[in-house]
Amino acid sequence: MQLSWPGGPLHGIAQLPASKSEANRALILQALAGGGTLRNLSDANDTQLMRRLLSAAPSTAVLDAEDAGTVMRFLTAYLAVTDWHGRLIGTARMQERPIAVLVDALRQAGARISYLNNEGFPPLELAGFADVPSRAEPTELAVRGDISSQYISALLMVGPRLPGGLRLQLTGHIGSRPYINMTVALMKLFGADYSVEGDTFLVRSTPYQPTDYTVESDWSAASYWYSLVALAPAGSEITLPWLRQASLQGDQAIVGMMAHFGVETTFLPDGVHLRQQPVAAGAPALAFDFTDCPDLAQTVAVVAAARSIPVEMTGLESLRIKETDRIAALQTELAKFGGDLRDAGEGRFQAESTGFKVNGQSVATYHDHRMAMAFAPLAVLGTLFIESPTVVKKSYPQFWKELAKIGFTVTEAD
Ligand SMILES: O=C(O)C1=C[C@@H](OP(=O)(O)O)[C@@H](O)[C@H](O)C1
Ligand SMILES: C=C(OP(=O)(O)O)C(=O)O
Repeated sequence: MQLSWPGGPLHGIAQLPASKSEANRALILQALAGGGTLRNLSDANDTQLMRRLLSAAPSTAVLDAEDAGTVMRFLTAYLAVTDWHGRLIGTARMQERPIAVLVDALRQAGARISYLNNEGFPPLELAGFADVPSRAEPTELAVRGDISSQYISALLMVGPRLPGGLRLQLTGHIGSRPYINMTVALMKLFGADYSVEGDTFLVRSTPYQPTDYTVESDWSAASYWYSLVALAPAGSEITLPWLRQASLQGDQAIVGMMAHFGVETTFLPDGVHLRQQPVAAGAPALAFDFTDCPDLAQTVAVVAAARSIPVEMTGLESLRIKETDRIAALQTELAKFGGDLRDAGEGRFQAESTGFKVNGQSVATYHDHRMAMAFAPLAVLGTLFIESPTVVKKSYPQFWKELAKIGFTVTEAD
């Protein structure tokens, strides 16, 4: 796909998808509660896939979670506690994304799960739940928090279905914590009874209640519009309708990060307004930790390189096991423009550039929606090609259409 910008400042309105993280939790909670209405589910593949698989599960022996981490992890726990028998499969990349921490914990709770190919990775065979005598004491589990928070969210959501509830102790360094907070906030809305002490959650066996919920607009998707405003000519501004300040999503952290690149955020009653402001000269060196918001790392790395504002980036460990190895993908693609994500050792990376130029390069996307959307904003600086552009359907199927609406020339040819 070819992208180009006719020149001049950006002005316009961009529609965002609804959050896939919220939607996929709400869909699991709705299924466990046995009712309630969910509004503003997006047409993104991750959301629609979760919806389809949940309704197909009772009569289907093979479910394909494709490339959706939340679907694979949340469904593993859901299908285990609902005594489902069958195979849960995924794409080639999903077969490289680890799941042992979750499977070990579920086995300990009584689930019968085995690996069909490689130990510790999908695809999985589920064979119901062992007969655990009903008891008053909660199931006690301890899981490490440094690989993926999705295992923790998956376990917490099924907690009320475990005999006696669940006492879940998180161990080690905890990544993506705002996603865990989102999980328990939504569980509470659906009637769960839980308490937290330090890093230990006690989820009681109180059943969920059918609940109506309207999914918020997606802050991770908003980050690409922040990039555009950061990179576009002075005076650029974009409105993002329905995006909310009071959000369950940790990726709202983009507001603070992008302020350093001159993007000023104004919260309106029914959306957010972004405007580019000059960055003060001689500002201190930037350092951001992405432990809590890993999905923003690609957005920020590309903007930092393109603006030649070096940023030290930490908390990137989980990037290697997402839709692709995002560190390697960023390094390869940024190099095409004169940018880099330099490994500075001890978990520190430096996003930087020398003579960054956009002049007709073609960006490979590695089956990763965020590679496509993080690089697309570079088109305000020059003509750009994005390979396999349909990859955005995972979280933001309308992304290219929204870019065209705001004035980009978007030529469909791959
Ligand atoms: O729970 C969620 O909805 C998510 C958690 C994060 O994953 P990790 O917990 O694996 O970092 C994030 O990267 C992913 O896009 C969505
Ligand atoms: C990591 C992501 O998704 P998931 O883990 O749900 O596949 C993402 O959307 O950036």
